[in-house]
Amino acid sequence: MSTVLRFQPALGDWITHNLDAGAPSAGLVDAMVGQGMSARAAQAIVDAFVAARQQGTAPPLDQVALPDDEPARPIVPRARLAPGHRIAAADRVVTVQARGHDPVWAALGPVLDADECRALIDMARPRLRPSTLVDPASGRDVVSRQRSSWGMFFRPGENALVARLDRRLSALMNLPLENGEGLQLLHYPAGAGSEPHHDYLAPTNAANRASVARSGQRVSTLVTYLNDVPAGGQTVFPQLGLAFSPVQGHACYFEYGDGRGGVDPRCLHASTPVEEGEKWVVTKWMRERRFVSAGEAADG
Ligand SMILES: O=C(O)CCC(=O)C(=O)O
Ligand SMILES: [Fe+2]
Repeated sequence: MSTVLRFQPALGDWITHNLDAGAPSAGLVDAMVGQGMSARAAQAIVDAFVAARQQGTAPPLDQVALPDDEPARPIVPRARLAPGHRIAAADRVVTVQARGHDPVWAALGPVLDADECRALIDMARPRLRPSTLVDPASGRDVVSRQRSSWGMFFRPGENALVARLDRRLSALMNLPLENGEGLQLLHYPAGAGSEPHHDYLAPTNAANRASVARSGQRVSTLVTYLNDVPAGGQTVFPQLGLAFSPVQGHACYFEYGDGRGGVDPRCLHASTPVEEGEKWVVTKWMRERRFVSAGEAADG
């Protein structure tokens, strides 16, 4: 049994507009509840719009079916990543090739096209520096002995391509655009890799503690491969028995933060050494709240 739940077409336009802009569905439900709608009705309407996007069908015009007997689905599902085989991510539909639930991970089909991959590499090349790590004791940046790669950061939205990708990846990762750190680009020459590490910030030094105080903990990561690596260069998760192959435009996604400062150490990962060719990746890290860089905080 289900009852028909009617809504104003203008509400549908508002939902479509916000989903296009990369707003997370949970935020839309919250806003509708804030306007006085029941959580169950708001969730059912937003779910119908999200499902239509994933299935490539037209969204409902002014009504959805509200099941009578079943309890409403939880407002915030455990995985941030949307369900289904195909995820609408702003200007692109991304295919889920494989996924796991505990912890949440996914192998995602083309996230970037070949032109976007090449453009990112070209923009990054003159700005690459030896990768640094925050020294756990001093909190200072030190050239890594662990990670024999080269890296650079784009500022959030620093040009049209980066802004478009920031929006796409925020929609895909289902968190607000402002929670995203600037894209990090890494280049691994032949023989380079990275040692097992966690992406969340350990509170072992003042810089990490200050960063977490400003923006909350990191909660999820998307590593997108910018080129095909003929051999080696996989992203491996030793505790999960997982290895992602670097294929141009495809991505490795994983979640480890509960949104309240808690983190899941099982998401330990590494890059195996590049055996043939070279490896280029771009990484998006998401925070619990709006990302405020140390520089922005210092500028007041
Ligand atoms: O290069 C990879 O495969 C992993 C990159 C990574 O772990 C990171 O950027 O934190
Ligand atoms: Fe990492």
